[in-house]
Amino acid sequence: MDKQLITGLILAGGRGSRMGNVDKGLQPLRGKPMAQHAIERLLPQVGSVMVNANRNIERWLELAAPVWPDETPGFAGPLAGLEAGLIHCATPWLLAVPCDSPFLPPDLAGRLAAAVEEHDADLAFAVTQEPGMRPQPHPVFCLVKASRLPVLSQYLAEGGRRMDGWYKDLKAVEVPFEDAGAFRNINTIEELQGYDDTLPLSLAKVTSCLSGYDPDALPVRDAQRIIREFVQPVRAVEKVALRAALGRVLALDVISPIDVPAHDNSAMDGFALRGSDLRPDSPVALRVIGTTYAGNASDAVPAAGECVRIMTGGVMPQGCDSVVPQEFVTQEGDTILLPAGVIRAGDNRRFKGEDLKAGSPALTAGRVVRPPDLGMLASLGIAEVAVQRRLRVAFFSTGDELRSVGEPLDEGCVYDSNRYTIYGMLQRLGVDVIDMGVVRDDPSVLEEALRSACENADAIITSGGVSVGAADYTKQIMARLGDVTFWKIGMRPGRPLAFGRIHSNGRSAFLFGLPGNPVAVMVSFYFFAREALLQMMGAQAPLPLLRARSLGAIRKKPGRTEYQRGILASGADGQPEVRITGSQGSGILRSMSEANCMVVLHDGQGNVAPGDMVDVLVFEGLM
Ligand SMILES: Nc1nc2c(c(=O)[nH]1)N[C@H]1C(S)=C(S)[C@@H](COP(=O)(O)OP(=O)(O)OC[C@H]3O[C@@H](n4cnc5c(N)ncnc54)[C@H](O)[C@@H]3O)O[C@H]1N2
Ligand code: MOO
Ligand SMILES: [Mg+2]
Repeated sequence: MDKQLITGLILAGGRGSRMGNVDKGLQPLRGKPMAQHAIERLLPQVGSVMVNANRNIERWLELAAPVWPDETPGFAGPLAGLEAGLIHCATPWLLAVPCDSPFLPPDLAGRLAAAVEEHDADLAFAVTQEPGMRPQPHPVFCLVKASRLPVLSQYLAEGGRRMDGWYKDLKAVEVPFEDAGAFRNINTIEELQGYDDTLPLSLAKVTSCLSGYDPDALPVRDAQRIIREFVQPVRAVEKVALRAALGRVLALDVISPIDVPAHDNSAMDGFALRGSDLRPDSPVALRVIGTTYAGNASDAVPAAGECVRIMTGGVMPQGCDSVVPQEFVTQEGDTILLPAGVIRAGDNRRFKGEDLKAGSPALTAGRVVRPPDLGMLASLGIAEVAVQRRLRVAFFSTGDELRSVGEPLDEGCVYDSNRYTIYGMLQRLGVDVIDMGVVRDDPSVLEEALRSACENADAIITSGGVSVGAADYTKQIMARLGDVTFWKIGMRPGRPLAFGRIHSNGRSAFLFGLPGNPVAVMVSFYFFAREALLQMMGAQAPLPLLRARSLGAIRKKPGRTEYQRGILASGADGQPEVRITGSQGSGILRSMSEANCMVVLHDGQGNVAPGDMVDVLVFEGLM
């Protein structure tokens, strides 16, 4: 049969309920929508390919055209899709395949067509048989005579829905295929990810490399390591004007186009001279033959016994290698007198290219641009800089007890403070924030919020609901939407943490479900989310810890990391000294406000005695 007689049909009209009600065929697999794989396998086998879809028509049109929704209403299953295809089929034959079969056989059309011709049939479909198993029919992979549409419409109108139920009065043939794997279909996000070898690792893979991994007693450094290995940078670059680059992450190395400075020049206001004229133990008299200002090279070329008056930054005259500051000499008429020993040959000269040589990297990719970098880029004459696009981070608080600022505080409720601390911490990182407000403890509202966050942001930060409370639906919903794990970390505060990546409608986002307690949320942000967000931004900015002497005793249990809020100051001997702010409860936000640092007491560490040295994370510059 000539393939031009066959129209291919991708059946993509389902609800995707086992994938969380997403448009299944649009979910990414190996870097493209899953259905694209089926389309690419089908296209060489048929004259053209069309799609049956009931949602996201615009996105489907990017993959194939035309796109036809069901005619029979109410998501009536693949048969309704087949009907829509037959209604619009302009060729005598239609070959249907499901959108979630990325491995379909390359000779599917050929073999089904040969069978209908051989048996003069109305329809042919594939069957496979694995050793020791019963034959497995695949009626969704079927070649149908387009003129048999009325039979199908009749069956649907009578309420029939079985894929293999409508053709009992037609001539149908089964066509055996050897490779059962080619008919695999993908039903869940986990299956999808399992097939995706281009995907960054799954959490299970990452954690399997960790010896003694226990999600219920995870050391801080292991959690940090898992996050580091799992998170991927967002690769998108934009060019911005120099000033707008402040705080942004450089996407490319900046190579100096010029030598800085561009000429040998003077570091002093004084007189440029030839070092060979200097005498170690007697004064020297030199005749001044000209003047050089900065930015204004003189063409005076001093001979032996001569010099040139020069300003700071002035280009060194030819033959001169030293500058004597003007305050060291006495001048009479056009002659200066230089006492013995005030300078040595080579003094006070700046070399061409001593700051930067042309062709050498001035700044490297991944650097967060700071004020001196702006200046340096300007010194190279660079007006535009390639930076990573801003990271988009969506955040919301969960909990029915939360009221937003401006609302009355009902009995038993608290004001939502986490959204404000999270907002502040995100702003300081220079990301674009999407504040999604307070989300109620209601599964469908939570799911909707997570999906919307996922579709609009690179990362999501939530607070609350990650411990074990009865109304904490957050964990179930998060787990359903992707690859998310729930940890109890060996730390205080900030013990519970959800981490992973969720998916919705072909988009994905990294998720940090931070604990609800107001201090815990900040500690988990700084020690887990911050580095990951920077990594996503393509930046390197590890947290520097300082050593300080503890003024008082601190009680500490070995076996977990503790973060105590502290006040760092200079001791009587000028050395840094830290004392703990009062109460350290993880609900006491005041302890964070009062503090200017956090004392980090590591896993193995026990009680701290007065005078012991401890690690400290300084807030200044961080917050
Ligand atoms: N039986 C157990 N109970 C708790 C455990 C545990 O392991 N077993 N862990 C405790 C720890 S540690 C923390 S931290 C909290 C974390 O709880 P959730 O993440 O589930 O958070 P919630 O229950 O929603 O809230 C806890 C607490 O924080 C207040 N909160 C929440 N969100 C906000 C906000 N946006 N602004 C201000 N305050 C907020 C909330 O009202 C609660 O008081 O669980 C412990 N329990
Ligand atoms: O995370 Mo919780 O008590 O450690 O605040
Ligand atoms: Mg809770």
